[in-house]
Amino acid sequence: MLLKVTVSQWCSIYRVYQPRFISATKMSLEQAKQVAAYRAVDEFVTNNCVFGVGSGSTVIYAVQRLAEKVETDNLKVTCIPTSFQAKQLILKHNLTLGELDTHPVLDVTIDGADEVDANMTLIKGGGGCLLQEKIVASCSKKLIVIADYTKDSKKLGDRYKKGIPIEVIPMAYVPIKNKIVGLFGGEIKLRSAIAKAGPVVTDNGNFILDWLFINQDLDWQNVDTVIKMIPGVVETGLFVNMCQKAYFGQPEGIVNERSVSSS
Ligand SMILES: O=C(CO)[C@H](O)[C@H](O)COP(=O)(O)O
Repeated sequence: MLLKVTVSQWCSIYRVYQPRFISATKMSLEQAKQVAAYRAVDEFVTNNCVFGVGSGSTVIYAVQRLAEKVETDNLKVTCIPTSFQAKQLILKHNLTLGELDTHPVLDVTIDGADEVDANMTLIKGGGGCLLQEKIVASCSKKLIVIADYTKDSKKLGDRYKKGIPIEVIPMAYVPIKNKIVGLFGGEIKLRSAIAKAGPVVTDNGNFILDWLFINQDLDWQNVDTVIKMIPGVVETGLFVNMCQKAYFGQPEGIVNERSVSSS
């Protein structure tokens, strides 16, 4: 028997099932973040370690796991935040808060990323915390990335379509924008705030430019160096040769690992 479904019936089916599909997808994305975060914390947190706490939604799971381990295994861990959000997470979980003044060398930092390419070059700063994240990562013996499967790519720009974040001094954002486009092409947008009129202002009082690059085959180390030479640029969200290992949570709950040597 041929089942005839009219357009309006299809619309009704779509209306009923589409939200369920979206919520299942969201669920598996959150699960993917959680399994990656738990795995990394279990592997890298040790007693008496100095631990860098990254920023973003995946890091929330890492801090939850860290708090559990500190409690159950009676560990002493000093946490160095990479943002206002990270500091609040540390305090909320009653973890020991440290700072770079007293702990200038960290054993490990666990952080999220917006994209990780085949060479383990990262785009970071989707959440606007790239400056402190890069400072803390640069003081860490190891930078470990935790991410869901959507961040795993071959070339930068394959997966993350919002561009490379660049933190800049507000008075210089227009000339910086013109110089970067003149040097490397593409398009640059001043990041706008969502719950405030005007631009996003970072934890450090700066603006964020999102550079929508076109050429995916640039030498990212060179790009990073050249952009940072422009007066008024504070930091870029390109993390080149900084990350040793990445954990990508998969929708079915397993974790894929990639390290510098295996990439
Ligand atoms: O760089 C970051 C914030 O500046 C985050 O680590 C990055 O945006 C990933 O965040 P999420 O875990 O929410 O996907």
